[in-house]
Amino acid sequence: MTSVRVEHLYKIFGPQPTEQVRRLQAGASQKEIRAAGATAAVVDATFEVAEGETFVVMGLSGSGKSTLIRMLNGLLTPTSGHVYVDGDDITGMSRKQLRTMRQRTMSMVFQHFALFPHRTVLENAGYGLEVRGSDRSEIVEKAREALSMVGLAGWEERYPQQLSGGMRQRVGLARALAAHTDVLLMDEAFSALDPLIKREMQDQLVRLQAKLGKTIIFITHDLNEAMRLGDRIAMMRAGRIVQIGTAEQILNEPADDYVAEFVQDVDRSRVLTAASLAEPRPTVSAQSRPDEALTQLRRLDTDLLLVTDGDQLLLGELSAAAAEKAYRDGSADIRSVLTPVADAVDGSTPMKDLFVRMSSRTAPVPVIDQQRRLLGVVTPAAVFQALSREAAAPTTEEASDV
Ligand SMILES: Nc1ncnc2c1ncn2[C@@H]1O[C@H](COP(=O)(O)OP(=O)(O)OP(=O)(O)O)[C@@H](O)[C@H]1O
Repeated sequence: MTSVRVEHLYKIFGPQPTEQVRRLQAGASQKEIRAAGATAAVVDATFEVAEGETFVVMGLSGSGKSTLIRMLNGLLTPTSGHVYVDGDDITGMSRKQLRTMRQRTMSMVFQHFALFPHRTVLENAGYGLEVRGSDRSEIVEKAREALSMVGLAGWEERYPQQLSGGMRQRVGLARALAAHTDVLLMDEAFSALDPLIKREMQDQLVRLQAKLGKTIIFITHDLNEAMRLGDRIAMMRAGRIVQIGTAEQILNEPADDYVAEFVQDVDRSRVLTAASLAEPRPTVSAQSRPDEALTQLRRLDTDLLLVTDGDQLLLGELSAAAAEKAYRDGSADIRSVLTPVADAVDGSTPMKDLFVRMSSRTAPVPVIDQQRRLLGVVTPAAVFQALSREAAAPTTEEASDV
C-alpha cells in the first residue's frame, strides 16, 4: 500500500513564481502577491496521508484544493516543495515517469465524470487499464468486477448518456477501482450529484473503503461530506492549510475563527460518535476470584459488572447470581460464569444511528473500539441530551439575526 507525503508545497500562478515564494516565506501577504500580478494558489502545504487513510481536503471555492490535488499526481508542477508517493519524490520525475506513476499508483475521479460518450460503460470502466496496455481479457475481467462493486452489474453495454448522473459517477469510480491503484484522488467527485444520490455515493464509498482500504484523498467544499468521509480533514483557506484533524477535533477545537465559523452549521449529530459520549464505568477483571468479584458488586451496589482482561478487552458480563455460583462451585476465577455482551456498539457509531438503537433501551450499552477494547458505556439519557442540545443550537442565520 502507498502513503503520500507533502512538504512545504507552493504553487504560484503568474509572473516570477519563485520570487513570490521567497516573498511569502519572508512574510508577504496574499494581497501583496496579488498586487504583483500573481496568485498564490497553494502556500506552504505540509501533511502526510497514511496508507489506507481517507484524507479530506476541505475549503471554499478558490482556496487551492484543486491546485493541491493536481500537484499530488504531477498534473501540475509545484513552484516549490516536494510530494513523496511511497517515499519517492515525484517532483523530480519526468513526464513519462509521472504518467506511469498515475497509471499504476494513483487514479483520479473527477467531478464531471470525464466519461467518453462513444464508449460503453464497460469500455469506460476499463479505460485506465487500456492505456496501461493490459490485455483485453484482463481489461474486461477487472472492469466487470469494478462495475459490480459499484452496483452497475448488468449495465456494461450501455452508453453514458443512457445513465443517470449518479450512475455516471459510479462508472467514474469503477474506472478508478478497475485500475487497482493504491491511491484514489477524488476531486469534488460527488459535488455535481443531487443530495440523495450524493448521500448514497458517500455511503457506498465508506462501505467500499472498509473492504478495500485504499489511500483516499478527497476534495470537497461540503463540510458535512468531509465529516462523513474523512478519517482526517485538512481545512484550507486562501492557499494555506489552517488545520488538520479528525472531524471531532475540527468541530470541538477549531484552530481559528475561520474554522469555527465554518463548523457552526455542521450537522453535529452525524459527527458526534458513541466514543465521544462514552462515560467510564467500573469493571471487574476476569482474573478476579469469585469472592473478590462479589465484594466489588456489593461495594458498587450493582447486580451486573462488565468484565475485561488486563488490556481492557471486553470479555463479557458478570451478574451477582453468576458470581455467587462461581463462589459456591469453588472456581478459581470468574471466567467460567461470564455471559457474552450481545449489544456493544462500536465507538465510531454516529449519534443518529445510536439514537435509533437506544430508543428501545433503558440500560447503558458498552462502547468498544475496533480491537474490542472497552471505551466506556453510553446511556440513553446521554444520547437524548446530546441530541436535544443539537436541536436547540441556533443556525447561522438565526444566530446572525440576534
Ligand atoms: N491556471 C491558473 N492560472 C491562474 N490562476 C489559477 C489557475 N488555476 C487556479 N488559479 C487560481 O488559484 C486559486 C486556487 O484555485 P483552485 O482551483 O485550486 O481552488 P479550489 O479550492 O479548487 O476552488 P474550486 O472549488 O472553485 O475549484 C484561485 O484563486 C484560482 O483563481
